[in-house]
Amino acid sequence: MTLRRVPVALGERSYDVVIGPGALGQSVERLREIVGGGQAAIVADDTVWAQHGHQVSALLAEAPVITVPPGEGSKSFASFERVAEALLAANVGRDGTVIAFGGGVVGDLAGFAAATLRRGCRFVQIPTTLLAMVDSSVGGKTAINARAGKNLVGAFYQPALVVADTSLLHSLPNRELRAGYAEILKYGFLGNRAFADYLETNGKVILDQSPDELAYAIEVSVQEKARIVAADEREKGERALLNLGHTFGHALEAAAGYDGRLLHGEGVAVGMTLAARFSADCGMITEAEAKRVERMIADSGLPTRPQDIPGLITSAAEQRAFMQQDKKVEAGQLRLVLLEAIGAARLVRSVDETALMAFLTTAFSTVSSAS
Ligand SMILES: NC(=O)c1ccc[n+]([C@@H]2O[C@H](COP(=O)([O-])OP(=O)(O)OC[C@H]3O[C@@H](n4cnc5c(N)ncnc54)[C@H](O)[C@@H]3O)[C@@H](O)[C@H]2O)c1
Ligand SMILES: O=C(O)C(=O)C[C@@H](O)[C@H](O)[C@H](O)COP(=O)(O)O
Ligand SMILES: [Zn+2]
Repeated sequence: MTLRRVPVALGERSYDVVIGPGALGQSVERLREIVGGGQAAIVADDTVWAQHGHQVSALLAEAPVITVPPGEGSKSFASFERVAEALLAANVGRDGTVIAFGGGVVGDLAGFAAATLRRGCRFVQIPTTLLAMVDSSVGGKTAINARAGKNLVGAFYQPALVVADTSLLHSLPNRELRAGYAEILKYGFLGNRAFADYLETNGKVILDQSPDELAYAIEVSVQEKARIVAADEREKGERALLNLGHTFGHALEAAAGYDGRLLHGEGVAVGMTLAARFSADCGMITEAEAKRVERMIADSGLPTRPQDIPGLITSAAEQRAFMQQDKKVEAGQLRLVLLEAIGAARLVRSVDETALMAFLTTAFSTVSSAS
């Protein structure tokens, strides 16, 4: 299968996202060109390195490897310190290259390390999860989590190349695949109704990793993201739409404690359902469209309700407090991405606080008692 290539047009910081089976092997020249004469180092999670590390070390034999434990817990100050110290110990200079090899956790962590190491060195993303291929490796958001919430310490820092080798996905657990699919659904819901229709028909074959449909879904997702990022790199406007479901989702992740009970994509799935239902409550979207969003998410095997999250104990008030940490808050005012229709999201600047609290109170009323 020929590789697909999506450019991210950002002037002198433009780069390509190369997609398809065998993309890694076919990117060796470009990789070596980026690394040049500088010192490269690979940041990977233990699981990914154990299963696929040989494929990267075959291309970059000289590069030391820094591994971190798998899971959201590695997007922490402690991991950041360990990775940054290891990169410095490996003599990665400003002309050096940090290569993230893993899912979104490793990409966000290694990207933040690359952004800050000697105030910025080169950075390459080799995503190994579906989520990282369609979303986190593209667009330059890098971050670690803080006690107050998700991604609260980070930087915008673009990679020089993204290599999405879909053959790496064969070992990805199904639950992780579905979590990535949630972000694919997001692109349909937020701005591409025809893509949402396509996903409604082809979701099952995509999740079965049928090569053509999978590569197409990744390509369209990356095209959607690249278009928005090129227009609004630093989220002054349109980029906020990529946050559909995330204000609710991040608050759920914070309440769940980043311990693996709720994956990011699952939080986004519940968050998008809540966003659609709240949009209907506000009269922005029809009940039928909101129900279709919920059905598409549920049909993909993703959770749609806070009650679907095992052992979650939280309240409307706690959720509202976590939502206030959202980076879209402006002058203390919460802004939410809501839906006018499938394929038409809008950033709502003046959220009706009474309606929101009533909505959260209903949505979370049985959370700690439901199974
Ligand atoms: N920067 C962004 O724009 C952006 C966008 C979306 C999500 N994110 C962030 O991404 C993170 C979630 O990323 P994720 O869903 O990739 O999770 P992840 O990085 O935790 O990876 C998921 C799990 O899959 C394993 N794994 C990875 N690749 C594998 C493979 N090929 N085979 C077998 N196992 C494999 C990992 O070891 C891990 O246990 C969250 O922290 C989220 O906030 C960032
Ligand atoms: O790239 C973006 O912009 C996104 O919002 C993509 C999201 O899927 C991603 O989870 C992102 O990390 C969330 O950003 P945040 O600014 O809400 O932390
Ligand atoms: Zn996300």
